[in-house]
Amino acid sequence: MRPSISIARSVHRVARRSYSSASVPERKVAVLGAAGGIGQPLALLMKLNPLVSHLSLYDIAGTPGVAADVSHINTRSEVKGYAGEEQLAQALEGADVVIIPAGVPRKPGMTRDDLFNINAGIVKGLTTAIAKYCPNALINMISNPVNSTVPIAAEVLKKAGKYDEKRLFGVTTLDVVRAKTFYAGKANANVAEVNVPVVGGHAGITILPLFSQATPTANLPHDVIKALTKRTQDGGTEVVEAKAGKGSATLSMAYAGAIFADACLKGLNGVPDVVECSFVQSSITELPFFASKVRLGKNGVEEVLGLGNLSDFEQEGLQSLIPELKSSIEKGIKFANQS
Ligand SMILES: NC(=O)c1ccc[n+]([C@@H]2O[C@H](COP(=O)([O-])OP(=O)(O)OC[C@H]3O[C@@H](n4cnc5c(N)ncnc54)[C@H](O)[C@@H]3O)[C@@H](O)[C@H]2O)c1
Ligand SMILES: O=C(O)C[C@H](O)C(=O)O
Repeated sequence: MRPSISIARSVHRVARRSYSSASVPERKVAVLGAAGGIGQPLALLMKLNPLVSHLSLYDIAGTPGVAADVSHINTRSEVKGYAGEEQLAQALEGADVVIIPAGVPRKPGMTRDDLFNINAGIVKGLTTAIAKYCPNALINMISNPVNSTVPIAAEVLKKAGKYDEKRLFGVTTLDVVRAKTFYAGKANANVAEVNVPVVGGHAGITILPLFSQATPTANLPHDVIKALTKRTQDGGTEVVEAKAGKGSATLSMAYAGAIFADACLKGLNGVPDVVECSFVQSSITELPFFASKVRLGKNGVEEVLGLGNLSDFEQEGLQSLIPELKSSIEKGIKFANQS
């Protein structure tokens, strides 16, 4: 995996270069749920990304203010805000990448699956609109439970005759961001140089960090690896509890979402060897969707990479996560087909 972009580096790039359409293609990025806890900082980070020429900010309410605010930043992209369903078509038309952080977040004591009843309907509605107005866009699904919302989106797109498995991504980058941070702390490594693949899904034990493949290598004892694994799996809950009823991760998620969208844009623009972990249609396990390293290209997923060698502990983790992930995927598929 390539090292993550830093915000500071992006800002400097913007300041240093001028972007003619000849050197950097026009790219429209739409953020759905742009007035929310994730949406606002994500809008800011996408405004700082020089690969974006048009930034479309959509929410059911509140987006004119967010768009006016972000639009004053002197970077490349033109910003437009859209509020309410009647403006969704305009928000989506011509989008190359659609990022979806629309939906309710957890409160302490809830699982991500407890969000299903509300968020499944939101994701279904938004994906139906994507199928109609920008069927070729790469979809970056952030809304939870990702293990179910991605299969819902796939079914909606299939029903509309617009499904392309290369263009649908569950964003699991925050798990990678956390695994890198926690590992660097224990391995006494420079966090900017750390890489850790995280596979499986995005909830509890379905999040499987592969510390045996972490670089730089550190030969950490098993009890440390076990604790790092648990902390990565519980990272979302750690934030939910610390926020004590005021939502879940927003700032770190916006950072992670910006990294993943940047990788998608680079892939679309033909940059070689762009690899990130993501929850995608997959045949590397018995499950139809699975998070693993994915090579991104001009059409989205270029290659779903295999799991590599797993330690016995990781192999056990893989076996344990399969039933829960399977049932979350099936729940999403069932919802999309019965409602
Ligand atoms: N994938 C991940 O790693 C990850 C990480 C953090 C949070 N999340 C999830 O992201 C989602 C959003 O979290 P948040 O903290 O930003 O929540 P939030 O409540 O602060 O913001 C959600 C926004 O979505 C908007 N919204 C609701 N219905 C909509 C619709 N039909 N169309 C457009 N916008 C709509 C709301 O108006 C609100 O502005 C939650 O489901 C949360 O669990 C995922
Ligand atoms: O934990 C949550 O509910 C939000 C998100 O999925 C996270 O991992 O932070």
